[in-house]
Amino acid sequence: MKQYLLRFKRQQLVIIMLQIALSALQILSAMSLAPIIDALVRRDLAGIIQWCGISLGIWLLTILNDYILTVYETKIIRLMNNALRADFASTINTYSIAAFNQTDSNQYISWLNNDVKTIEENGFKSFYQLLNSVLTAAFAIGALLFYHYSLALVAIFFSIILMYVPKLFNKIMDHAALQLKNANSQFMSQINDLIGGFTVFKNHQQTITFRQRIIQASDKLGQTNVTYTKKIEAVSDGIGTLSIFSQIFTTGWTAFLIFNKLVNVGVVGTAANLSGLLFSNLSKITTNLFTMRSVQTILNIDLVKQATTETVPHSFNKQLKLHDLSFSYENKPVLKQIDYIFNKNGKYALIGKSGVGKSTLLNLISGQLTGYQGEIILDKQIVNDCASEIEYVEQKPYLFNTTLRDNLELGAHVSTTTLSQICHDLQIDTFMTLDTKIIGHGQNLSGGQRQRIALARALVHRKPIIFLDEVTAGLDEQSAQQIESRLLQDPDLTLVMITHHLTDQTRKQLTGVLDLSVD
Ligand SMILES: Nc1ncnc2c1ncn2[C@@H]1O[C@H](COP(=O)(O)OP(=O)(O)OP(=O)(O)O)[C@@H](O)[C@H]1O
Repeated sequence: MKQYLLRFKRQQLVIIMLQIALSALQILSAMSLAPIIDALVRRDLAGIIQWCGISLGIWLLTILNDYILTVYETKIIRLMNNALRADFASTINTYSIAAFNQTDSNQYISWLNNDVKTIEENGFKSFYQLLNSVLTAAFAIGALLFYHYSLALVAIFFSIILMYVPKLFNKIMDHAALQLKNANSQFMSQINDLIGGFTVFKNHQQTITFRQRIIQASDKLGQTNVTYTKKIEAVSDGIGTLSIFSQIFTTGWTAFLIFNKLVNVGVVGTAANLSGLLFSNLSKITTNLFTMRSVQTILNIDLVKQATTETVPHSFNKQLKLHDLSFSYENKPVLKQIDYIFNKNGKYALIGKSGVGKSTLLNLISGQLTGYQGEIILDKQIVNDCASEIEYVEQKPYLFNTTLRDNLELGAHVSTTTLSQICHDLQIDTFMTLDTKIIGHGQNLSGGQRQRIALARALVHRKPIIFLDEVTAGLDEQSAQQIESRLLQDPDLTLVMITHHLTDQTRKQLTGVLDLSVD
């Protein structure tokens, strides 16, 4: 967490200055009580009015300072949250597609949502509260010293006890925090699964199960929350009790000093206030230290850079060669000793009966699956995969809920003319414009339409090799033929397309056909 605070050093300095001012004002407010009581004892009405005015002025300044500080802290927390999310995104960016797919997507959502919220609440906000508590406690001791050294000594004695006792519970609290984090992430995963399958429940008249499962998931999370709260409250209430005892003792000690005429009568109220401020802030310090520890646990687990195989760009000038390539899912062999060469700018069909492993082969080459035997060779260089050279247009491509233009550009700037031409070639302009917004990730579009949008995306970004998984399957014969011809006539494109319906016209234009059904 420290690294995020330090990234905004100048801003933290401003916060510290505002915190110092706030703590000093809080202590001055407490101290302004003593002269009022002393004036009362002297029956000095003017003195009472004067000190009441000063006290009110200090309070108004305290409130103003608190307002400025809270708003400024929130602004800096926003910057730190951005940095944190950017780091999570960078961690995800280092993953290869296969490594990314190995983890449930809820885990990533949980990083960017739950974890960032927890770090904000238990980390950044706790740190600022801690800062305020430390400063207020230090000023309170200073003020007690101002009245009598023995008051400061009593305060320091109890402070040490109050700071030490909670350390005995560190392990229990760490464990509780981790359990809560896991429960949150499990809850997200369950809810996502249920929401994703809502239509299944609805279609089978099982909406009651949908509701029950949501309640079950909610209750499970609630139970962990109760356990967590029980632990944290037991510790903080224990500390609270100790703090009240310390406060009462300090007040008693002040009464003893007044009795012996060592301090003025007015100090009794102020000392009670100051010790109240001191001990309540000490308990806050320990609670905040606890919560901040849990943040480090999250950061250690999630932001530790995991060893992944990054997508490495290779050169592709001549050929993509598969040598003796075999692959099994668990113990189920799918591909056996495939040998094949795809030449640059060649056009290929990948055929074979359903389930023979066509998608699996393309997933291996494009780096979405790992763990094969044999070799993938790009221009004589053995590579793990060709992820950076390939655009794989899958059967169920992912579309973002934004405009068609944004889905095609993905943040890059491409001229409207180029985009319009590609949309025209792929007949996308027959059902939407560049500014049409896609909703429900394309649920209102047919499978074929979604695939054509993904194909357009591939053409916009011009990767040297395009893999197509039956992109034209959902189209009428004429449109399918037109789109295939457009791709087959592109001289700078290496094309591999899975197809179940290889027409004679298409076959004539191909460089080769890889039939996986043939042993
Ligand atoms: N993730 C997976 N885990 C286990 N087995 C899988 C997995 N994905 C696919 N399979 C199995 O591997 C075999 C090959 O599947 P694949 O999708 O590659 O076939 P395909 O030739 O593309 O089929 P289709 O033409 O029907 O799309 C099938 O028997 C399938 O059941």
